[in-house]
Amino acid sequence: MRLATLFPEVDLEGANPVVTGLAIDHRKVAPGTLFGAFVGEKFNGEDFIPAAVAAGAVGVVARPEARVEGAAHIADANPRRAFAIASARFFHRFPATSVAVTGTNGKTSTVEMTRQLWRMAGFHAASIGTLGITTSTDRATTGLTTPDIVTFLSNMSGLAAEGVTHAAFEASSHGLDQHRTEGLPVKAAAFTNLSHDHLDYHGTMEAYLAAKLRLFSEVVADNGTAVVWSDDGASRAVIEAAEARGLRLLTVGAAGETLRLVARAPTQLGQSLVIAAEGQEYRIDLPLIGAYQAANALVAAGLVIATGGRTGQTLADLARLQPVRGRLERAAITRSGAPVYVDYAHTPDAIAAALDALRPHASGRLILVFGAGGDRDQAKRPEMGKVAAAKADLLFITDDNPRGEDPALIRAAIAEGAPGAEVIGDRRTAIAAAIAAAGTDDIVCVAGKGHEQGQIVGRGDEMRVIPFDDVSVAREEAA
Ligand SMILES: CC(=O)N[C@H]1[C@@H](OP(=O)(O)OP(=O)(O)OC[C@H]2O[C@@H](n3ccc(=O)[nH]c3=O)[C@H](O)[C@@H]2O)O[C@H](CO)[C@@H](O)[C@@H]1O[C@H](C)C(=O)N[C@@H](C)C(=O)N[C@H](CCC(=O)O)C(=O)O
Ligand SMILES: Nc1ncnc2c1ncn2[C@@H]1O[C@H](COP(=O)(O)OP(=O)(O)OP(=O)(O)O)[C@@H](O)[C@H]1O
Ligand SMILES: N[C@H](CCC[C@H](N)C(=O)O)C(=O)O
Ligand SMILES: [Mg+2]
Repeated sequence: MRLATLFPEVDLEGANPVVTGLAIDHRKVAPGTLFGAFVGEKFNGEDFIPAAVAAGAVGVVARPEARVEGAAHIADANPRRAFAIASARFFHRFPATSVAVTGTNGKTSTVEMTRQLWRMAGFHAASIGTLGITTSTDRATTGLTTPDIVTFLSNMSGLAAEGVTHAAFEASSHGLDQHRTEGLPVKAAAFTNLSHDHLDYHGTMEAYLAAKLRLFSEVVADNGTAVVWSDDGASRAVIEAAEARGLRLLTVGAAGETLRLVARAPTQLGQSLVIAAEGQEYRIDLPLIGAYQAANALVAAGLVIATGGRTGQTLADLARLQPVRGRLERAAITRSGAPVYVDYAHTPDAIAAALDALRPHASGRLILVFGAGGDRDQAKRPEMGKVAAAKADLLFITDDNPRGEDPALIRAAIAEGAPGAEVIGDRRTAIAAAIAAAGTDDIVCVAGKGHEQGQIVGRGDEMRVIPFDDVSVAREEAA
């Protein structure tokens, strides 16, 4: 493809080389590559422009003040956005129906449920997010929730080539802030909730919300739809952004108008829901426990309806949802008969949601094993301790991806909010202790890692991933 095809509105001053590939990392540049040079958190990509050109870059998308010699300089004050648009032109073929989900918690669950519901409706569907790229036959991991723009769009284009017509993806706040998931037409965008996380990156809750609102004010297509969980403190701001943009609006939740959650009652293995929609009441047996899973299921149903699904059929299909990997996954039963659940709660709000989900199922105590990630938001740690202490009966604080930080300091920060907790650094030992403590009527919840397959220790060149899977460890220790 010619450079001018990627930038039809830019005067390239006669230069119109063939572009054979795209890269945002100079180490991935080959002859014919278009290089995106961005100012990042750790590096200034502009410093690598000479190396990229030496490796064969034919064009560089960078700020006007960057110096580019030996290749065309596509100057833009917002080079990440310009590069995203050009990348979408390069890959150009995408699933006809793509939707995005943002929110502090529930993105992975919602995209996965959306994929399942589309599949039940007979479509060739996929999801992209923390669990990787999932289709009905395959799963591949990408490392980040929202991969970089080149990986993201090339994967989307690859899915389209395989015949995928419907794709749901997670738009993390980092990804939105860095324009990592855009360019392709997004028919509908969903919001799940906003609570404390990632303040290390965004600084304030306002800036964090602003990053999420970009999905509605800029990323979703002009005639697109917003699907908004109605019962969150930030729902109003999202609805206002959607209205300001002139999007079609579907609201779901107890205060929702499109799918109104009228009643919810736990059953032994799930919950029964009453939903009011289009003037009718629907009763659904959702085979998943917890208010939070009902919320995600309704947002997913909203996305399916937003993209043409029939309301009655979509709601009926909720009864056939399969559990999402690592989200309140029942991993084992201890010798004394207590169930052990693995959940991905790694924010204060998620810990509350997971414990609230399990409480009605425990006639005895709720026992929680949890930690907090290193090189991530530090302010959330005591808050996680506090909510855990308020909602669980017995706490074990342990390690969860210490990365480049001293794990003892992370544990101590959590313990500030939970002075009564037992602190056991080694995660296996902590899980074993929780299991040993559990009586017949108790429930053990191992939170924070969900589907993850390793403990991330160290940073930079020292970084190692030590294999660790909460589900298998829980099974081994319960046996
Ligand atoms: C804070 C953050 O989001 N960082 C991500 C981001 O970094 P950045 O743009 O600030 O990049 P940088 O490392 O400063 O480098 C600047 C530029 O120079 C380039 N570069 C850099 C070094 C080099 O030798 N050559 C080179 O060309 C880089 O490719 C980049 O374009 O872009 C990089 C390239 O795509 C990512 O690897 C990196 O993810 C880091 C590893 C990370 O840990 N990100 C986490 C926080 C993250 O994004 N998490 C969210 C999940 C949130 C959630 O769901 O709750 C996610 O979407 O996964
Ligand atoms: N709607 C929700 N409301 C509150 N908590 C939730 C909700 N959905 C999920 N959670 C909690 O958050 C955890 C993570 O859920 P999920 O993986 O779906 O979220 P995510 O937004 O994709 O997270 P990440 O930002 O890490 O990608 C769950 O295990 C649960 O504890
Ligand atoms: N997407 C989240 C995942 C956190 C998972 C938890 N196990 C941790 O390492 O903190 C993040 O990158 O902040
Ligand atoms: Mg996720």
